[in-house]
Amino acid sequence: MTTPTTPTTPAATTAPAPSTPLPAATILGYPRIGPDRELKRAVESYWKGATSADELRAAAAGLRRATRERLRGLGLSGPAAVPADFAYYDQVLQVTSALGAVPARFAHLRGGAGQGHPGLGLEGHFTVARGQGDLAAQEMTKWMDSNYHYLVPEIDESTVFDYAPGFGAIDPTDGPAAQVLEALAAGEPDPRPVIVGPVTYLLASKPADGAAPGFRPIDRLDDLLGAYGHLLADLWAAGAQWVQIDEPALVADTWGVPREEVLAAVHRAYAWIAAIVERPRVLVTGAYGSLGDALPVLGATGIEAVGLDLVAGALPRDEDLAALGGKSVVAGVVSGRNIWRTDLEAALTTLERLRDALPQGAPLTVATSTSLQHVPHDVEREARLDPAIRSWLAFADQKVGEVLTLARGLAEGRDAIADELARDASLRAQRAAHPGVRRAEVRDAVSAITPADRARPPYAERKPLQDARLGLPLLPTTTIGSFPQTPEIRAARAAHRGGELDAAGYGAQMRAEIERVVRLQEEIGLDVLVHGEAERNDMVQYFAELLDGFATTEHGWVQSYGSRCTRPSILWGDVARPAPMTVAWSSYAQSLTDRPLKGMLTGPVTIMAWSFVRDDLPRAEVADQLGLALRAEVADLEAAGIGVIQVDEPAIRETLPLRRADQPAYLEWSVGSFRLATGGAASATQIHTHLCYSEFDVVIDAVDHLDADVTSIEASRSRMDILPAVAEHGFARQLGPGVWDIHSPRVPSTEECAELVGRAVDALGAGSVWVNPDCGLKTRGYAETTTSLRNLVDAAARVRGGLEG
Ligand code: MET
Ligand SMILES: [Zn+2]
Repeated sequence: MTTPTTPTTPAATTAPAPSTPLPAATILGYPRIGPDRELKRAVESYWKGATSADELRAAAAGLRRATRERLRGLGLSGPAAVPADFAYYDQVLQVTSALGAVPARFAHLRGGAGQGHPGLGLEGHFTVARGQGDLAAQEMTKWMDSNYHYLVPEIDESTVFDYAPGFGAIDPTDGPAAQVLEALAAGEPDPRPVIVGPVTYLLASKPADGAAPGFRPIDRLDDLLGAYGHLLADLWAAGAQWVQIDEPALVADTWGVPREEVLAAVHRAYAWIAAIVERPRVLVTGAYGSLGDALPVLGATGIEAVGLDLVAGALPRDEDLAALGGKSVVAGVVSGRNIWRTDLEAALTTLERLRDALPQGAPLTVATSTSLQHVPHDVEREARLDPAIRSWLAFADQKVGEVLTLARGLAEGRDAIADELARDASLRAQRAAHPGVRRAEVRDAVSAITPADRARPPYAERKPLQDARLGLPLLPTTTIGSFPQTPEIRAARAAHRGGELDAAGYGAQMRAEIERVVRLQEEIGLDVLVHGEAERNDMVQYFAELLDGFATTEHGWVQSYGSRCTRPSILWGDVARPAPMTVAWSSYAQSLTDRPLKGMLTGPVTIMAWSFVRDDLPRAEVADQLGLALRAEVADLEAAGIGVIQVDEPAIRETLPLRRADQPAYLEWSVGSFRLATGGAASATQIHTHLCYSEFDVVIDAVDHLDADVTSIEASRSRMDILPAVAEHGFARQLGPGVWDIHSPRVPSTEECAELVGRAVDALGAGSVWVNPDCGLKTRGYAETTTSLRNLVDAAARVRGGLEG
């Protein structure tokens, strides 16, 4: 382990010269992707080689200009009101790239931006994000409990943290300091750069492959601070009066570093940063929850402002607020996570309570709880949305308006915003009274749920019945559900949606596709077949479109990772299933084959995690409504003769609360809703579930409690590392650890698959193991799919032969 060295930037004890205060209203960040996904198009066209780096830079500069103008136009004014938070790909990669902090396999990319510059340059930046040949991309993982994925830094004892002042780091034109210069040159009086903070950066990192056992990224804090010091000095030199340093990691206690050490790191980092002479004033934000005991630690340092998430987090204790002294407080009362109008009355009350608890005259800024990167741009564009529903919503631009309204109300009193308060109250009342929001039959059905509805007979009773019915071999083979989505399928769906292809024509085309997929699986020799999910645009939206209580948008895109965007559905009302959703496709597929055909559903927790969920009903209750709708679908599938049904829950882990204390209650209702969906299935019906990650040890108990007969998980990249832990836990039912990494176009050989199957058999016993890919195949092509599945089936046969012979 390295001994931390003392940070190298000259530090002094004087705070920066007095400068401008924070404005009365701001936002912590704005969507970067563009109202029409302009950034996605520009970046992807550059990747394809269709446009040059200069064209990409020009497109990015255009987006930044449009954002600044939009935010000013909406009324954000005063110094430091407009954030400069652009990133081509990801805000964490932004830091990695600026500091050249790449793992050894990418070391050659350092200096790619020009002579003497440690940063990566544009090309290197994307290489780290996307990989190149045998050089694997940095791993992605969910940012806090959101649906946004960041690129996980890989840190070891020798990771370089370097920052050359005078450059914008990624590239002379795009780094944080360059964004400041650009904004100033464009007439923006006081741009506020936004960067991920050093403590969060390290907590969100993982040890690089070559790190010594026991090495922890947080142990490199002092070295990292040195580089941040240079970065802050550069921002100052560029003319930034304020910098926003995001430290969301402080709201979670699940990082595997003891909390005392996290707090010590916070103190060390911000006492040190505060002591830098030439730096902008520092706003440290703690979004996605409460800062809790980190707040007094920040309060005791010389930083100038703290940002509180008062939507996901609670108001801090009075004594912690009093102890902030004269620091500015940025109060996040408008949610950056959901798309509902803010309850202005409630938010104003929170703001007033906060003001009362702060020292007299302490500056208070009204803000969003997080960056608005999690919400779409502008609800006004949703012309096809039911106007009633639209009136309840606020996307990013509307949220800017809410922040401004609240700031005015706080400064001038309630009367000054009486009209807005009245309008909000009236919309709120209309929403509550809307017939779809509260449906008596749905509420009654949820109240009538009994514990017995969530329980199937014991597995020991179910297993022989399923074995007898299905007659599967040892090590049965299957897939996770989707087959490649070909251009023809997408074109048919688009034509159907656009009205050029009628329902009959569309149905015929989908059935032809299903038949092709079934025949292919038979020919390859898989044991449990699927229909291939050709008709599904998306595993959540498909159900959202067929269930009551959901709305979908036309332009509601949000960045998921890099250039990838999703368009979450809006779950606004009580959920009901007007008609079967999957039965026709599944039973058609089953009619084509004698082999068992697996019906495919998406589970309640995943539907919620990948939608914008109503804020007027506890999530547990929403989950049960979904559970009941899916339960009816399960019953209809069974009635249609489907004997194997998979209910996917890949998101059960990503919405796990950030604080340990909140996790048991979440797991209770999330698992409960899955069991409600599946609890009515006959003993002879085999219930599968699927989770997309291998490190499911944190939720292994919960997964066990799902009580599925078969669980498939991702395991190929980790080479089945998880299995000993699974075996030790005593996971009692069948498991399908993936043997093919479907995230890459690489075809696994029979030997490779067989070795992984062998490991699984060693760990779990042959009777418990299924052989399947890591996840669905919709993003793969047919060539690699066919070969890989053949190899997978051969591997199962080989291991089976070895066991039987
Ligand atoms: C993200 S998990 C995907 C599961 C789905 N059944 C599929 O195969 O695509
Ligand atoms: Zn998956």
